[in-house]
Amino acid sequence: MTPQALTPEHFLANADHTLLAPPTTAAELEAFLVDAVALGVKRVCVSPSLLPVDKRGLEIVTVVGFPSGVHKAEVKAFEAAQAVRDGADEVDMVVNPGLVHAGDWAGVEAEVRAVREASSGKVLKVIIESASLTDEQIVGCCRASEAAGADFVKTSTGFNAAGGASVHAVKVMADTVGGRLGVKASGGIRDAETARQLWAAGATRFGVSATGAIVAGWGSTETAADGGY
Ligand SMILES: O=C[C@H](O)COP(=O)(O)O
Repeated sequence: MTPQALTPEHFLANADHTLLAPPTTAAELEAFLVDAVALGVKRVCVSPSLLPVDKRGLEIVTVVGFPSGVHKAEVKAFEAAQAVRDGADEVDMVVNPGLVHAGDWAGVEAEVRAVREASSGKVLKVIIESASLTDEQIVGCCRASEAAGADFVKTSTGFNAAGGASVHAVKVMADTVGGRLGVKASGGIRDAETARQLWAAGATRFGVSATGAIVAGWGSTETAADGGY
């Protein structure tokens, strides 16, 4: 099914406006939240140690096992439970790359299930770092995430040297689980044309830190390279 054309309003409605820089101060968080309300986004994604926050009508997304994913499943589950206690509405967990590269799909499913159980009733997204994976590994991650009860698969942390979201990876993810799970494109999205291409490829959510600049430049036709890195 061809997606509805992406307008600035759709983009803002489907964006997780993101601030995950490790040195973020309380003052920077406050300025970010003020900006988020002014921009008109519905959701913000911030580091778990910054929670709880004054929500001011926003939904709160946070991250677990971030950014490397090498944490034990029990640690990720604890982080997720704490995030929920701290008011998170959505949890974005990083999958263990060692399990993925070993093709241990039962292991991937088990850790996603552990976080799923710890974040019951909240939206769970699984970050797979698609830029560092083969298509077969992307498919394996998507299937394991679906089997474990995740709501979304998400391309990237935005902190991996391999890069961020690409049209190709989003297509593979959407072809595998689209229509049943959401697909969040994140990492390196810097302009409206890139967002449009990712949306056309099957993205249903964006993770972006450059939200304001993207909306301000919506009329421009310039494209940052596939993946934006
Ligand atoms: O999850 C979202 C990403 O960290 C955002 O990455 P970005 O800063 O490249 O937009």
